[in-house]
Amino acid sequence: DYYTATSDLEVLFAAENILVEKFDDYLNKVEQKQTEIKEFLNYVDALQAEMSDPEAYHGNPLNAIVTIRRFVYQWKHDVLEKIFSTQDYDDYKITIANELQQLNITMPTQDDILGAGSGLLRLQETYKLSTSELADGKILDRQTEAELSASDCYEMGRNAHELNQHQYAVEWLLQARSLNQHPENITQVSDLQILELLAPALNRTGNLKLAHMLNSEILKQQPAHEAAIRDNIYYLHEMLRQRHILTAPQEDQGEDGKRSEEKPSKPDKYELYRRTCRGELRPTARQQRNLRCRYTDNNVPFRRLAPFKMELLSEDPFVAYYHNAMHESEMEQLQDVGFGNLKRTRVGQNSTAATSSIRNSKGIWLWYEKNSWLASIYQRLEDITGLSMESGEALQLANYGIGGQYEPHYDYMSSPTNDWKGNRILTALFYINDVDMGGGTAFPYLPLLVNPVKGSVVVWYNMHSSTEKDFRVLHAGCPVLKGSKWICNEWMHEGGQEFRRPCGLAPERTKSAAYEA
Ligand SMILES: O=C(O)CCC(=O)C(=O)O
Ligand SMILES: [Fe+2]
Repeated sequence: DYYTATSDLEVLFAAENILVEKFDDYLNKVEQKQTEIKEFLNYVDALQAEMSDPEAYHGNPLNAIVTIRRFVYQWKHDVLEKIFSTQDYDDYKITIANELQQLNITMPTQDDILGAGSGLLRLQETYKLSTSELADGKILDRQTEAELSASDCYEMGRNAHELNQHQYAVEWLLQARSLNQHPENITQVSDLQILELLAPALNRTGNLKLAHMLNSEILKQQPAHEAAIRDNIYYLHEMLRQRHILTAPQEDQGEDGKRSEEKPSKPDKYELYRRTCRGELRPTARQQRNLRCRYTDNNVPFRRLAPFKMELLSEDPFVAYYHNAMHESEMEQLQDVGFGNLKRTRVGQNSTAATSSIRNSKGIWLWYEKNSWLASIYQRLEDITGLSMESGEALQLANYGIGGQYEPHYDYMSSPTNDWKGNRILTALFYINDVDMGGGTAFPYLPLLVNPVKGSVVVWYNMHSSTEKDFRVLHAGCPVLKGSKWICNEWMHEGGQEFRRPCGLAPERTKSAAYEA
């Protein structure tokens, strides 16, 4: 698919170049044919104009053969067959298909539109983006070159409608309608098409009257419109019913009928996640008091000369950046490996892993054994974390596309495999590029938003030193708002860390118990 990673969209430009080249060719050929046909028609015109006495003309046996020949050869072969034959068209279709296949390019589908559309809706929801500003190319406070047409907005409205996001559907369809008012815009969507979706969407958002009004507009334009006739009956019926309810005497609710006052519900983890992504939730000043940057060698002799620049983000649980943790050449190589090789990432464990909207990105596993050039990264991870990489997983490279995100989750496995490696004790997440807007790593319970910094790695423990799960480190990848996000993550396991991260004596579970789902 084309919506989970930005890297794949770039091949579509190659596909488009092929199409432009081939159709240029095709149109030249068609033009050539048209000129030839025009010339022939002029010749016939002139011939007939010269012919003052047709009977005398055909009385001449020489002329008879000329006329008949004209039909058999020129009309039949040069005009009719030429213009009605689809041979050229078929040839082009075949060569285009072949060339795209050679480049391994498949055409985007309706599913891709829906995927990209739902990504955009997620961005709207997460970052509270206004529909009309988006249509104008404005993303938060940044004006971009992009601009959506009436038909793009219509498409967004249709997507939102299909995804049952009726409020957004209404907004996008109204936007399409207002863009349609400008006749200078080339639009491929009619007012009728917009109304056909707008009326039901309004009804679904509770605007029955407005839905009925717009439905009447459809009927004005097309009195025999079947769906509109049916809906009209429904709307009238529904309005009558509601009026009846309003005027009917209210039943005495008595003592028992007293509605218990609705308690404001505790914000759920998704709401906290969105607020953290927007930067509305931050650590308190008290939480930040002891946070500082420092250079550290982590007791690695070589690092005394080239210490890590550590930036502590949270003391307990431990979350920290290590800046300049990857070389430019390594990041370039990682992206080179990634281009074209990424597969939709899966969530879950081995056999039950599946693609899911929980994580819409594309990724690839890079095994250290098979990629000797990763040896220095392997070593650096040990130096930074002080842990053994012996039980670590392969390095995972991932790229998020439009609206790409990873919903709130824990990295540890609910039931770790029963071998010596144990559970995912620590996560190291490298940022391979700077993200234009959005795409931070959010910890909704801390609350902390870690912004991607190219070349930095953010490290956190998923488990207490008593090896109990730390429920405070729920985290997520915020949707990418603009640009693309490349990351690389390493999950290190418990196995082999006995002497490196000694187990705590007292259970630390109490610290995080309140956050258990
Ligand atoms: O993309 C991110 O910022 C988070 C990634 C993540 O949580 C993971 O890979 O486990
Ligand atoms: Fe994670």
